Amino acid sequence: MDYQEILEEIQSEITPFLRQGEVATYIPQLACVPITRFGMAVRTVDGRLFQVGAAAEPFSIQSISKVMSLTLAMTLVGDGLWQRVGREPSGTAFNSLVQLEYENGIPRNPFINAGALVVTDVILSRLRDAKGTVRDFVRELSGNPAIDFDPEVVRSEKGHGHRNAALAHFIKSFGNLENPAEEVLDAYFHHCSLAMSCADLAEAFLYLANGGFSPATERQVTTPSQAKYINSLMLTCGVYDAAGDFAYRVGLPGKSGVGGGIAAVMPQRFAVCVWSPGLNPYGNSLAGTKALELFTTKTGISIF
Ligand SMILES: NC(=O)CC[C@H](N)C(=O)O
Repeated sequence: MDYQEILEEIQSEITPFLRQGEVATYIPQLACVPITRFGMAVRTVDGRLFQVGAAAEPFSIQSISKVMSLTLAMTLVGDGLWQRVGREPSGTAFNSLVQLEYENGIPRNPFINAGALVVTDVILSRLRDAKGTVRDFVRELSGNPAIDFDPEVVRSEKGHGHRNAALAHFIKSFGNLENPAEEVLDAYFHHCSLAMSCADLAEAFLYLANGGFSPATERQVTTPSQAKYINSLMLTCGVYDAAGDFAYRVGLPGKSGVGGGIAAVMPQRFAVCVWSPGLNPYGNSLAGTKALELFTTKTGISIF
């Protein structure tokens, strides 16, 4: 069976799972998306694109943007980044505050909110326009110049972002933010609000399947080692405290967002993105995780 047939099988088998999750409501704008939306796209290293369902429909990428922010921060400051953020799974929710106090404001990893706020601060200190640079970076990586922030989502996050504000100020109190907390939050919310489709994200993530070389940009975005580092971090930290279950079932490094997207990577082979807005209790797409599990099971391809 080729990838297209497999995607079509998954689309028909996924229906019972679509309503089992819950759409994120703590960012009210995300709750407006119908729970039955489903799309999936696979982009291969050898240049093929397969898609099914709403794979061309833009959605809020939310924490998937943490991969792009981390990539930029790694290329800007290299290993210095690890003075300010760790590389261990947190075992706590993506927006948890508990570890920060006894770990002195050093977030466990770059993919929980606390870690992404520090990464955003690193970018802000080094770029004249951090928001615009991240947006231009994803436009370039996906080959889609129409990608933009969703101002409604930014407003919705700002209006309800008390927990993120608490995290930013708490980190600042330990001296681990260089910029004002409000500026870091503004950039962070913008990055989360980027609207992209599964096809955009599968294309954008291809450099991670390809030793750091992005076909859309025809350039080496990261070194092969940096691509390995980012994939390793996605495997251990990309879906928060569901990392063990996700690795067991899917067997690929991946990054989720509360908009219901999950982007995952099979090194040397493909990048895949799935979107279904209903979330499991860990904040990862419930049907999206199932669809990825079906994909690696049906193809027999995973990193394990
Ligand atoms: N897991 C996520 O996608 C979280 C991102 C969301 N913008 C937040 O800060 O809470």
